[in-house]
Parts: sequence; structure tokens; C-alpha cells
Amino acid sequence: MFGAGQRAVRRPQPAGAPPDAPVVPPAVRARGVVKSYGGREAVRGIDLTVAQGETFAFLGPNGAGKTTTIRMLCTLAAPSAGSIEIAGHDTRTAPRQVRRSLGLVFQETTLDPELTAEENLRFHADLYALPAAGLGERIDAMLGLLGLRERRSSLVRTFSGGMQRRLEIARGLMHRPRLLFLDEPTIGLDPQTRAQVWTHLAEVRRREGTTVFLTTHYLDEAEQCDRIAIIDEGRIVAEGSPDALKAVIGSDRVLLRTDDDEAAAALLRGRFGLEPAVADDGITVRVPDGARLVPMVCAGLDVAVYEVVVSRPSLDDVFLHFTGRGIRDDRPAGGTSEAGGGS
Ligand SMILES: Nc1ncnc2c1ncn2[C@@H]1O[C@H](COP(=O)(O)OP(=O)(O)OP(=O)(O)O)[C@@H](O)[C@H]1O
Repeated sequence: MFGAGQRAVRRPQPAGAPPDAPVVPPAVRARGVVKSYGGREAVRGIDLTVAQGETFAFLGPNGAGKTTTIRMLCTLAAPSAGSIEIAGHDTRTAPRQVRRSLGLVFQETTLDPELTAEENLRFHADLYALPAAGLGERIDAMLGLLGLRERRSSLVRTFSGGMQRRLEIARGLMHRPRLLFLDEPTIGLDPQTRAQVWTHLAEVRRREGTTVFLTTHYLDEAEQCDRIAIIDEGRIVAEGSPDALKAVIGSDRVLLRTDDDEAAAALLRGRFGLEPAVADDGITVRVPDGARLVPMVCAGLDVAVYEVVVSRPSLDDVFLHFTGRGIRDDRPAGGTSEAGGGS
């Protein structure tokens, strides 16, 4: 099935494929994309492919280039160099087709606070010249999908932040885009409301089959996506599924708090051949299997051990590994950290 504005292209088929099977173009294909502002590169040569149906996250700190990239992908900004195809359409030569095949939810609200929820959706339908037939059902379905059916006649200015964000998503889906861009969809929301938005997004994927491309600096949100690209200072520094990225770290982190950290670190080096890092919050070692190490260390160290924490690799570790700093750390790239690259 191809949504509005998409086209199937016929390319050489892999061995065994039916000879005339159409090849579905990826939802997003970007090559060598650069964006410069006054000689400074905000985006420095990005290559990206997102398959149809995927939920893909752009994970990076403030100023990494996420919004700039998304603006280029959805034709709101022209790349300084490189090429972008959305569902097989080039953003430079076929911007109208690109816009019809995508939905947008930006950080800034585009809702009219003096209109009701339903009126906002009708306004969007007019902008996209959606046919009147079936419009009432579509509005009802989208309000239901995002949990807003009971508030259809309420003015948007009476909505909470979370409800407004959900209505934005409903609005972005009205014209059945195959690809939905969400720029920091939960920014400024409390944790409970963020979780609600994610529950609704999962429902959107399940029922509408929409490809979702979102930017976030929340690790727990990136964790819920099929694939992640970590962006830092305008470059993609790593890309893969959350599990694949964590596998790159490949080791558990064991934090020990002891009576004498320096003595314990010397023993860990001498007796266990480990490379401990000593910091204010204790000693950290990275080992393939933390759970096996703990009893040996507790029995083999001649100093009192007060606390042992074993952590599986997290996306925070992944971010640290590839960028040299934590995602909430505002130091410039290249700064050092206690875990020193983490692997
Ligand atoms: N219109 C512009 N003119 C000049 N510089 C810009 C412009 N837009 C973005 N930048 C710069 O480009 C860099 C990337 O910004 P961008 O907004 O894409 O980052 P981001 O990862 O989306 O972060 P945030 O979540 O804070 O918006 C920043 O240094 C920003 O100051």
C-alpha cells in the first residue's frame, strides 16, 4: 500500500524476489546533508536512511543540530549541500509531494487557542483540502486515538500542555501522512504526561502504521524507538537499535564504595587485573559480567565494602562512549569524564 503522494519505484530485485515486485523507497534518505548559517556549519554532512514503518529517534543535546535537520527533511529549510528524499521524492525538486506525505509536530504550538479541538482539526483539513466526505469520521477517529474525544468541543486555551501536544499529534495525522515528524514531542511536560503521550504514540504506530521520526534528548524515549542516531555537534556519531548500540559498550559497570577507595583500587589492579577509575562517588570498573565479579571482589578485597551497584550498559553510557560526555553535560565536546570513554 502506498499513501498519498508516495510512489513505488522498480529497481533491480534481489535473487528470489518476484520479478515485478515494487521496491518501497525508504521513508527518509539523506546523503551528505550540510546546513551552514553565516559560515558556521550547524549540520555537517549527515547520511541517514529510515525504513517505512520504523520509529526513529534523533538523540542529542541542545544545539546538536536536531531541529535544523528535521527542518531540512520536511522542506522548511534548504540544505547548503547534499540531497534528501522523503518516500522517494526529492525535497528540492518535489517539495509539494514531500509535504503531502508527512505530518509535522513542532516544539512551538500551531494550534489556535480560541478554537475548539474539533475546529482546529477542521482548519487543518481545509489547509490540506481534504474531501468533506468522511471528514467527521476522521476527526472523530483522531480525537479518539489521542484520547481527546470528550474534549472535542472545548476551547484549546483550556487544555493542559499534554492535551495540547496530543491534539497537535492528532492534527499532524489528519491527512494520513505516512511519515510523522515530531520535534521534541514531550519537551516541557511532566514525567506522567510524557508517558501518556508515548502510550498514544504507540497506538498511532499500531493503528495507522505511521513511520515516526522524532528528536529527543530524553534517553528513556530514545530507548522505546526501533533505531536511534546519536547526533552531536552536527554529526551523526552512532546509529543502530538501542540494543545494538549498548552492545558496543559490551560491559557492565560496577560501582564500589569502600572504606579506602585508593587501597581497594590498588587491590583491584593487582589481584584482579582490572582497570578501576576512582572518583568522588566511588570506584568504577567495567567488566563483561558484573554479577560474577561482585562475590569475588567482596571476598578478595581487604578493605570494607559498603556498597556495590552493578549497572547494565545504558544509552547514557553509549552517549558518553561516542561523544566523551554525558547527554545532560553542557561541557564542550572533547571534555574528559570519569568513565573516560566507557568501553
Ligand atoms: N536560523 C539560525 N541561524 C543561525 N544559527 C542557527 C539557526 N538555527 C540554528 N542555529 C544554530 O545551529 C545549531 C544547531 O541548532 P538546532 O536548533 O538544530 O539544535 P537542536 O539539536 O535542535 O537543539 P535544541 O533542542 O536546543 O533546538 C545551534 O548552534 C544553533 O544556534
